[in-house]
Amino acid sequence: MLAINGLHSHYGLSHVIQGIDLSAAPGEVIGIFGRNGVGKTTLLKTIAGWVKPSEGAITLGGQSLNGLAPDRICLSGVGLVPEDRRIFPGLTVEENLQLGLLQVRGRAAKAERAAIDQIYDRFPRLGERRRQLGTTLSGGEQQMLAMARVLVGEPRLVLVDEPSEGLAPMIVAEVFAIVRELRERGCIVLLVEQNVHEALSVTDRFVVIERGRIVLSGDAEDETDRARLLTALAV
Ligand SMILES: Nc1ncnc2c1ncn2[C@@H]1O[C@H](COP(=O)(O)OP(=O)(O)OP(=O)(O)O)[C@@H](O)[C@H]1O
Repeated sequence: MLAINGLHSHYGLSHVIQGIDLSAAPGEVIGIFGRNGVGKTTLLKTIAGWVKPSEGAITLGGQSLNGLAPDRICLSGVGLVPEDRRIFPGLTVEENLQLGLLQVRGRAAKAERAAIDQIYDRFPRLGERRRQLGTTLSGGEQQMLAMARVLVGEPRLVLVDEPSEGLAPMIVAEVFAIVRELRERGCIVLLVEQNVHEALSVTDRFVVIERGRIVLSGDAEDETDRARLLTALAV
């Protein structure tokens, strides 16, 4: 269970996250929507520890993540797939995956080789390109690598920031298929996505953020809630 209560965070004097409450059960995918600059990325970064919360509580499975360094949060089973993907330059596909595993060493159940081979079974193109520099992959392949680098550590909570940005529809479908698989495995996924219609097909619930606060929340399956969402976003 993920529980976020009264969360605030700042960049210097700029108060970006202004009191967010959000909870999610294992196997739930929550869509996080809102216009540009409302704080969606900052919310994910605050959960992952990249931005320090200034107030509030974040717990995962009863364990407090508040104020922990990003590496400790990662060890607790939280994986962030950032918008810019952050493929490590100068490292091959396999080395990127090894680093993903290194971040959860001590928690990863499987031996390194088995964990990486399992990723290649799921992402054959990454297997074919294992010795290629990660930064030389296509945009879609880099998105897969960014997701695979998190999945290799078997996270309990995955934070995915605008995964479909700039990708062809076929790759977008693949990204959402991975989100569905995570849900089936009982992973919690927080999905920030501009592509609202596509995202709704994989989300259970959604929230809309405005100026760092949740202004609307609803059930992705509920027609009335969906209509409210589309009106709020004017899409
Ligand atoms: N490193 C930073 N330092 C200072 N201000 C920042 C920083 N990163 C983001 N901001 C500001 O914080 C606010 C929220 O940004 P954030 O990226 O979280 O929004 P977002 O909802 O994810 O938007 P987008 O869809 O454009 O990514 C914006 O006003 C942005 O300019």
